[in-house]
Amino acid sequence: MHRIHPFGTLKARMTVVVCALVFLSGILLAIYAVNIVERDMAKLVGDREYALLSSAAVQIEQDLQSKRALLRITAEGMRAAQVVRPVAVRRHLQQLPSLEQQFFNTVAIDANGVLMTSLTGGAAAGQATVAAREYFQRTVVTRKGQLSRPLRSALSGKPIVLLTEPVFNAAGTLQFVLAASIDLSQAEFFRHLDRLKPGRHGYLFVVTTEGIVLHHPDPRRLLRNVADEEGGIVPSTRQALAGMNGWVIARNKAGVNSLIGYRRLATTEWIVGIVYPTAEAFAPLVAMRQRALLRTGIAAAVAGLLGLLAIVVLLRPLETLRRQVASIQRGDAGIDIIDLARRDEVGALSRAIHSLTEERAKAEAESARLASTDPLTGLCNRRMMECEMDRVLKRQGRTHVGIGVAFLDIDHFKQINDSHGHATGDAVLVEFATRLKLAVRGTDIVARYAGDEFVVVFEGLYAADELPALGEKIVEAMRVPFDVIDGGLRVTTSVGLAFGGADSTRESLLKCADEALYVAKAAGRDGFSIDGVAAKVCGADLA
Ligand SMILES: Nc1nc2c(ncn2[C@@H]2O[C@H](COP(=O)(O)OP(=O)(O)OP(=O)(O)O)[C@@H](O)[C@H]2O)c(=O)[nH]1
Repeated sequence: MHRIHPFGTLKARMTVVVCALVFLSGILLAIYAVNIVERDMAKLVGDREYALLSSAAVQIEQDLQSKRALLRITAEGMRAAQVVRPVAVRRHLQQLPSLEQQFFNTVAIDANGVLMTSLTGGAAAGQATVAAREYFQRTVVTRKGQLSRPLRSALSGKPIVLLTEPVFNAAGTLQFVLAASIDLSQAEFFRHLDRLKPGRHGYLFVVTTEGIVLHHPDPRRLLRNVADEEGGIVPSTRQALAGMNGWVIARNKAGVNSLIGYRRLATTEWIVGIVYPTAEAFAPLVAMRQRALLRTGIAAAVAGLLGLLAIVVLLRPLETLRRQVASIQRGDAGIDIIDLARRDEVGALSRAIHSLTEERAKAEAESARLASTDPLTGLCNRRMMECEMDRVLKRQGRTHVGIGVAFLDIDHFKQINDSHGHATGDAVLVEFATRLKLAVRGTDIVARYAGDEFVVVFEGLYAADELPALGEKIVEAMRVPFDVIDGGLRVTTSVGLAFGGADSTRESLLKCADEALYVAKAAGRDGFSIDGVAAKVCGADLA
């Protein structure tokens, strides 16, 4: 029988398939669910950071507004008091401590752009000129307060922006311009931004809409245009400079994947930005994904194990059937051990195997019968007779009783065929066989040996002198005309008889009987002959 490799079994393959499917579907479902949650949570985190950015932007805006307002009120006061001369201007400014609190320095510049006075000293008044500076020119032209582009202070060397406010006389003539500077490296609103920095490596920054960096954790980047820096401008910043407000997930200049947000101030050409590395921003999400996948993996493994158990239990009847069939094949059990009552596929398979086995047994029995039987007369054929005779010889070797053999031939059978046809010949053969069987004991072996020749093996004879009666009976049985043609057909037979004992062989007995038949034929047929005279034993003596 074929040996089945443990991994080649249906059970093993089903287990692998079920486990793989359960595991795969579990993991895929988990990934799908985690992705949806992650997307929503990422949006939450992004929106939260953007809200933070917006509040920071509003705060800067308000701070700048209040600084502008302070400068405007100062200018108004100077106009009302008609403060014009540099000494008076300086004295007036010194009387306003809030200027010092709010600004790094405050200066007055005359209508020609020449420095009139500086609150904190620095370059000598009357010498420095800012006539070429764009913020001065814009103030003069627009006659309104302005916010300068970021620049490096000529007086202090610090990165600053300036708020300006023109002071007019009663006739509306420009007397001078107040310019108050904010030190970008020390500005309070930027310090506030630093306090809002997200995570360990996140930061906030401020650029102008032209791309000049106003505030950044890396002080070397101050006053530089992002477009001029190494690596150029990152796409998200380009979008922000073009007017985009919002957040994206992109790489920052250092190549770190980050949540990057931009918020443009409403009244100032500044953009507040935030960079929050995704590894930190979404750290809880990453942990959640790992936990979800791990737990799904464990759940899928447990489901796979349960699947394995279910398969083992469900396939147990199939395994039982396999064992039953194997033991039937080995001959350890009969076909009846198969359970035919199950009402499932295994039951159907059992019934199919059962009926196949029975059909096969019947077919084998039929072919065995055909192989051992003469199809015309239904008697044993020669082969069967020889087997049976060998068995009888073996048996009688143990019991020490004798065996008789009769060799028969229908007289002039050829003539019957020739005169009445082959079908009549066949009918004669059938009738002859029937009468022969009736003429002997039911336990005797009656066989059609060949053509019109028959053999009878008599088992359990005690002496050769029993043979004449047997021969006589057979010859007598054929004397009544055969009812195979109208008016009946006279059929006779010649019989040669032989007797054997413990040392006789099949060949020797058949040879003796055949020789006796020859004698019977020679004696004129329709009679029997026993090889030699009555008392003579063929082969060996019984004694
Ligand atoms: N109808 C029929 N004839 C058969 C069958 N088998 C053999 N025969 C014929 O039986 C005849 C046997 O003839 P023989 O034994 O040679 O001679 P016989 O005519 O019997 O003459 P004796 O034996 O000398 O009396 C042959 O003609 C065979 O063709 C069979 O199955 N059916």
